[in-house]
Amino acid sequence: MSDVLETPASVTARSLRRSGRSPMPLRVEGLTLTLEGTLVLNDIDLALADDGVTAILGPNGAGKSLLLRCLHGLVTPTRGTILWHHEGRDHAPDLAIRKAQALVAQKPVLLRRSVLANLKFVAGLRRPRPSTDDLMQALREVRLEHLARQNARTLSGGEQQRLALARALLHDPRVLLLDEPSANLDPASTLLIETAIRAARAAGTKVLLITHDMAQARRLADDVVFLHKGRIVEHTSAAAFFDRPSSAEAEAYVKGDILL
Ligand SMILES: Nc1ncnc2c1ncn2[C@@H]1O[C@H](COP(=O)(O)OP(=O)(O)OP(=O)(O)O)[C@@H](O)[C@H]1O
Repeated sequence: MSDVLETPASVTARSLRRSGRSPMPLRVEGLTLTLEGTLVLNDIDLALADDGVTAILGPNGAGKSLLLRCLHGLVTPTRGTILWHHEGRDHAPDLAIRKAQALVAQKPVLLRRSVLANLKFVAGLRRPRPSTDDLMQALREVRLEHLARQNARTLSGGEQQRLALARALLHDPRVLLLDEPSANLDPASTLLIETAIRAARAAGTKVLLITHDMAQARRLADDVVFLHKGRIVEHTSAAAFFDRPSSAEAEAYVKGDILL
């Protein structure tokens, strides 16, 4: 089983955390998922600190997205336990957990309304309710303010991803789960997303980040979970993972070799 990692970034984030937000560390034991007779997640044990950025890495089909969706409660495992510690007790990924978290999917689903209306919908659920000025500021941070009146479904792929991130951040989530948030983005937009991730982390938000961009993982991650064929092969600090991976699979992946 992996250990909860304590990193300098996690200490900084903790010291910066807004008061009144309860920490949300994670413990997973024996998580197994079988879909249509195929074992896609295989006996996963994992413990994560309640802050910092955890990168979830691994080749196509390794099980990264399904793991993220299980952790957020969108997919029910066949076996095993997932426990988020929240407000003094352990929770399976229930409604309380989903409300305290935000997941940005690989292909975000946006409302068939204007860009601004997509944010207003989320703002209506928040107390205190953010003002239209706050929402325009949120759009400015992902450089979408000039598209505020456009139908969100007509945005480009990269613009949709930026809007989805702005919408997720509006929830002020305790944990932000990101499934390839910059997969369609140009370099400038990738930088914007990374700046937003750093700001969220500095404010005490725990970030789980799936990415295939090794340079991005090096830039952002405090620790790395490396998955292969539905198993966690390594969970270690990002520095250790990139400098001296302990498994042949991780070494090959970092070098860019195809893993079968
Ligand atoms: N409903 C399903 N039935 C059977 N197998 C499935 C189902 N959904 C996903 N899988 C399989 O589960 C495995 C893990 O899928 P997952 O989407 O988690 O991979 P991933 O690591 O996120 O990959 P990628 O990097 O390509 O996004 C894949 O081999 C996929 O084909």
